[in-house]
Amino acid sequence: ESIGVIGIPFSKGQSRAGTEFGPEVLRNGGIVRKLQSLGCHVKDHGDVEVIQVENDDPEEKAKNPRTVGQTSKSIADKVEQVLRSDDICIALGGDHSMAIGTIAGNARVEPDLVVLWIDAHADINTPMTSDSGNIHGMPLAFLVHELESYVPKLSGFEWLTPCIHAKDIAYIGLRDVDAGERKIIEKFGITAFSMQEVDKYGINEVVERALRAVDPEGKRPIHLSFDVDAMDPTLTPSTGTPVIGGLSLRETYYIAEEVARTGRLSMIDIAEVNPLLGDEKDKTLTVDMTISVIQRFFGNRRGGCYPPGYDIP
Ligand SMILES: N[C@@H](CCCCC(O)O)C(=O)O
Ligand SMILES: [Mn+2]
Ligand SMILES: [Mn+2]
Ligand SMILES: [Mn+2]
Repeated sequence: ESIGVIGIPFSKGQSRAGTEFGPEVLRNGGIVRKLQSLGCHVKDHGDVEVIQVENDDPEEKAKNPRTVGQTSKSIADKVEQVLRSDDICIALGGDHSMAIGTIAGNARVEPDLVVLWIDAHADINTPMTSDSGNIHGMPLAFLVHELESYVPKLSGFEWLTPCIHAKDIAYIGLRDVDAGERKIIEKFGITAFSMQEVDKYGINEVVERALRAVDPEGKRPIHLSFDVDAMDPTLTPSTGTPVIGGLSLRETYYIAEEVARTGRLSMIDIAEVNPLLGDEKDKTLTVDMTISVIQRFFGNRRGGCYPPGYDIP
């Protein structure tokens, strides 16, 4: 399959500078070359156009709404364009508000998609349930049909209509969920495996249940939105909202290997890498761990792999 890589150098969904350098450090870490060495056909489509709106005052407590909303439209247009030519898109972020645009864009090409949200956080606050006003804590709220009447139409979001249903989402890795988010998860029956369920059932059972919950017939395209803070902060320290007690490297590899095995991966978001946080060692570790996880989505199984058509001489 062909892979189209885009960069989303964006940070205005939250308040800590640095996620705008995520694409740069992941590219410098060799992500394109490493996927090509797996036998993948990879094209780097460059960065999306980030729109910076002046005097972007908060609306309903949501910060930078016009900048986030208009950039999200730019993201959606770019993702749609890439997915019309490539089989899979990898979006290198950028803060997690990027998912507003990536899911909206993917849904234009794959309307039947399901979303696996790998994150310490639920990222489904409405502007009213959010304590921070940071839109990186709200992306799913703008996308879910069932929340349409609970989410005001913010300036910059005129272009967006909800494109997924609550039953199409499955969370893995939750360990820092706000009250409003927990109520939404229960009210609309969103499939959610927190770290408690990961400990209770084991990652293999969690992944199997998550996939079965959103796609029992095993035929729908998968949009995987990976927030690097899903992993334990000892593995990915350079991120804006770290939470201890996260996924191990092996658990994260397992998720990636199982999603790869479905053969139905449509898009991956890589969110919340912030190279300005922590020291040089932290940054390098975060980039290396993230890239090693990405490779597991593309056939680099721990049991070994070889290029298509390879045989021993
Ligand atoms: N739930 C918090 C933290 C959100 C963290 C966002 C990250 O997961 O993308 C908030 O709404 O501010
Ligand atoms: Mn998170
Ligand atoms: Mn609707
Ligand atoms: Mn997130």
